Amino acid sequence: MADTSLENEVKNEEPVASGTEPTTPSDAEGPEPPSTSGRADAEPKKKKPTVVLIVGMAGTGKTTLLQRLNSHLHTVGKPPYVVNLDPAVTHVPYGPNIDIRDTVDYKNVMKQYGLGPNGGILTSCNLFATRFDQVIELCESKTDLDYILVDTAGQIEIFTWSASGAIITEAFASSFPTVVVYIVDTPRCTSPQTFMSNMLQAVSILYKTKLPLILAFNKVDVAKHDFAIEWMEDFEKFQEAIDSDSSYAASLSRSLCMVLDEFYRKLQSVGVSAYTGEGMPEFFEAVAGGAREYDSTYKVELERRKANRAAEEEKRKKAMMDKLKNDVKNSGEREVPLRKGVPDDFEDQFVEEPDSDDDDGYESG
Ligand SMILES: Nc1nc2c(ncn2[C@@H]2O[C@H](COP(=O)(O)OP(=O)(O)OP(=O)(O)O)[C@@H](O)[C@H]2O)c(=O)[nH]1
Repeated sequence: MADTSLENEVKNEEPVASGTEPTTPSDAEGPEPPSTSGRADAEPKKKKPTVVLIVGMAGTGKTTLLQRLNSHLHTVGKPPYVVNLDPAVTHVPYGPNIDIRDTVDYKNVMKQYGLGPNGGILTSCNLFATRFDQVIELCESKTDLDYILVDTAGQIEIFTWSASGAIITEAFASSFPTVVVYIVDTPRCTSPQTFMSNMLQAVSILYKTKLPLILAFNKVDVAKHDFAIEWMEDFEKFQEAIDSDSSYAASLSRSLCMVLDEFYRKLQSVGVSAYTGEGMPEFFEAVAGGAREYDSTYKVELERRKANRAAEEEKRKKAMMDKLKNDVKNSGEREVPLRKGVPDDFEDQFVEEPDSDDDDGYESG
């Protein structure tokens, strides 16, 4: 059996990188507002870190970018909590605090269940998801944390379209402000059709998770992402780029670019380089924007669902009681008034009237 007990939590002790300290959006936002409870001894409300879920197609640079984000956050004095959810990764260049590989050995899982590599990764993620309540507890026990960075499996569909991916995403999103970052390999995206495939993948993730989504165009040290921004802002420019292609796929992409106009408006996009560190302040600005969007959308819906559940529970209890009362009535029995063991006036019989000159109300001796 795969050992799914969650015991290994490591301290993410990346050395602080040298260099100038860039400001982050949370710095710009200023200090936390003072407590409004009015009680001097009231416990300050615990700050909730933002979960940054990194997803993207194989080889887009998820792991390298996470390493860069980790190093940047150490530099600005906000060391994050890091979770690796890729069971098949051979080398993790950052020190994850929680690593799926400490809990499940994906090669053993493959052998044990007679699976291929993808089946092994999927089953490992499923086994790990059964322990995810403990991961959330660990994350919640951390104080003074601004970010939880989460790296996911190389095969994007294993995370975004599996039961375990949904469980893990929802577990994070019901406990913390959560933002999905979809990594795009910019140099591989300069062809309009590859760009469109990426956008379709991203749109499906946005509508499945219902969480704020940031498009991070990685590897801008090799190719700038200006062309992508232009295509997203002006669908005619995209159509011009694909004009010379008369294939069926190109004509599909032409039609889709108009439909996706609405989707693009819901997104924030940033250009980053995991190699050079370009775009880090903009990336965290987008994350802060995503966290605000989470508060005004996902969280509101979450609270509405909780309130609905409470109202439904009340309704269920009332229906049960009504049914019971009805049964009592139908069987000819009468409802009985509640009687206490001791009558209300029982004590009063033994209370003496205080003496008129004994004004403290106590008897002496
Ligand atoms: N030039 C350049 N190369 C990068 C950048 N980020 C990542 N790479 C390279 O892209 C390749 C893939 O990077 P990874 O970080 O392993 O990508 P990944 O998405 O985690 O890969 P899987 O988990 O296997 O899907 C590696 O060769 C990296 O060195 C970048 O910003 N610029």
